[in-house]
Amino acid sequence: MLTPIRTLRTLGFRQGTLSPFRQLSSIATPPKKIVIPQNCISILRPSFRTKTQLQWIPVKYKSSTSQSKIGTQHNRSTFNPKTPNPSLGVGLSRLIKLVKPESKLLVGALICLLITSSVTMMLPLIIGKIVDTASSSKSAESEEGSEKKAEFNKIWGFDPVQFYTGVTLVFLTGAISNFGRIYLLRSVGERLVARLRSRLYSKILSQDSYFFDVGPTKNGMKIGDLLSRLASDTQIISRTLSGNISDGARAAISGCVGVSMMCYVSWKLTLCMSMIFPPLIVMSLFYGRRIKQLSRSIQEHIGSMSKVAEEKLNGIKTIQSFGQQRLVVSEYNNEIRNLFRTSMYEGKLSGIFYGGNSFIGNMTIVGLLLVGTNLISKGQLTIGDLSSFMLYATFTGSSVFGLGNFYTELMKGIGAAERIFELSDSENRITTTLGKKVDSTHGAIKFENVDFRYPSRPQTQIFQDLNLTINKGENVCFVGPSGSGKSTISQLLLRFYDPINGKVTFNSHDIRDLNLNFHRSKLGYVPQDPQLFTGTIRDNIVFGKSDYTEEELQRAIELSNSADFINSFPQKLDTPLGSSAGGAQLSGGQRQRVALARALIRNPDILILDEATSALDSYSEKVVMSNLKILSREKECTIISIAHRLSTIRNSSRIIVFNDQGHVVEDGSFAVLIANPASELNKLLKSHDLM
Ligand SMILES: Nc1ncnc2c1ncn2[C@@H]1O[C@H](COP(=O)(O)OP(=O)(O)OP(=O)(O)O)[C@@H](O)[C@H]1O
Repeated sequence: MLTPIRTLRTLGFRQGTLSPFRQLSSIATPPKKIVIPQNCISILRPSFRTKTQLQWIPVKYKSSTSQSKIGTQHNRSTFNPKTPNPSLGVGLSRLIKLVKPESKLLVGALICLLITSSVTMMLPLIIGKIVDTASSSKSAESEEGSEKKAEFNKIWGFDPVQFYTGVTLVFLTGAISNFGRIYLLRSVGERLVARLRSRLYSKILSQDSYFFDVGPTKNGMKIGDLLSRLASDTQIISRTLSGNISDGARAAISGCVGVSMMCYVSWKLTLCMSMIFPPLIVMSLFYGRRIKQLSRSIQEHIGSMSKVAEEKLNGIKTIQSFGQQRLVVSEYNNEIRNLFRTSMYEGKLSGIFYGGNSFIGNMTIVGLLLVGTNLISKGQLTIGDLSSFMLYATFTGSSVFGLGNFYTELMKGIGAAERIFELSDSENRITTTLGKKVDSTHGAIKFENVDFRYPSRPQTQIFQDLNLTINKGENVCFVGPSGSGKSTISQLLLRFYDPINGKVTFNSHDIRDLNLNFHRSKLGYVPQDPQLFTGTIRDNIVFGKSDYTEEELQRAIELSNSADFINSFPQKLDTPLGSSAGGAQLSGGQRQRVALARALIRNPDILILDEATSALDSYSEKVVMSNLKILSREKECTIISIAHRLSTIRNSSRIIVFNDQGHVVEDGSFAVLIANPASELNKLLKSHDLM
């Protein structure tokens, strides 16, 4: 659903169903801006200074003053790339804010965790008491009578039956709390990931063309990368904020209780054990920092891999027709290799960290046993105390390792969150929901002194000082050589881009002041290569018009001359279609007619047809064109076509001819221009062999 994103926007697809990206945008901290020198166009690219560290650096181009102006204009206001290593505190606080709506569930889970941990931490003490009671009652058996023996059998002042019943009840409470902890944490994680994905998707759909063309990465944001952020980064964040926070809290609780209990049992042994903490903390800090960078790098590689896969799978038939499967697989393999190398590096680092940890842990246990047995021989410690201490030491040791693990997982989460924040922080240059909802835009359309260059190619001038008026109800056709800027006219009319200078007005309203969703809902746009979505023919035609009537549907089908081919299918309007990328299961001409019906059902004030009938046979095209003429007369619908074929051009009442510099070189009625052998229209048709 990301590929045909423009189709969605053109059809005024309301994002109302998707809640606005309130939370993520609300937590956006003021982005750090990059100072762009006058002669430098701020196309930003990631650079690998170290193997894993990403850096945004401005790329300098030799450019004229005006170019540098364009560069800064396009990029500065649209993207404010974050530095990849914002301070840990900022990253952490933003990450934690994500889980705020789930704070009640999280608190519930932490209470359950507290109970579970307390129960677990009682175990060593209970074991110690049982061991000491067993050994003291054995010695009492040989020395004292049966009354004394019963007294010795008491554990913590309780009869064995009372004691073991109490222990069972405590363990049962622990088990129930454990269930609560797991269930509540899962709930936190799933809610978080669902909310993040929905908001992120909504944010992506609201992005403008600048986002997809130029940033936040060098080549613009690619769909595969976005998909990986949606699927994988959100999952990592969810895991960090649910399971990992719980593990961290458990480790902290166990660690604190463990150390206190160890001090209570034997402060001398505790002192011995505390010597391992400083090296462990230093190792964890170093490892955590590296893991954060590596995690981000791994996510970047997964993004690139998804990007390559998505792009190539979209063009699978082209690849197969050129027999280039091996080349494409090797390109994908390169991405796999990059990911593999980084993951293996992470594996090596993890191996060293955990191997080192377990070595230190095992040596500590042996050391503690040596010191402990020494203390027993001096009568300063009982066997039960040593058993308890060793169990507490094991718990505490694993808690310290657990804290290290918590830290590294947290770093991974921050790494993934940075990629999500990169999206949430990108400011839209063109917003679709702000601005006036003006009903009276159906009037003359004017391009006033319009200068335009695409943001991804700011060196290439498309229009310079373009002035043009299209009157209400006119049927205008733009013609010109390929690349002269005809389709760019439609991009500006739909406000996918803003002119660099000058303005586009609809009935004297500057397009920049209009609510774009509302404005676009009054336009019908059929692009050169229309996108269809998975669903039935009916779903595709009524897309964006949920309140359609059967009469409107039939009229749209009739106007687009689609009735014959739709009725020839056994399931008629309910015939299932694939997405355009995966194979629409329709011919090119049928696809264009479905797209035309989709535009017409909205009863538009202005219809923009960008070579919308290029795949139709001449008979179908004639029928469609004469239907559109009727529509234009009846409703004063303004029709703006972009065409190469004479059959399409001759159906328009006014022809505007562009040269390859994007200048209007001729403007007049078809009859007058075609009658003049020296006209630019005739020259163009002759030179392109279109007559
Ligand atoms: N998104 C874009 N980013 C950068 N350059 C673009 C973009 N879209 C189009 N261009 C460039 O802008 C110029 C005008 O393109 P446009 O699509 O308006 O031409 P056109 O007259 O409609 O061509 P055709 O008749 O072949 O469809 C071309 O040089 C093209 O390469």
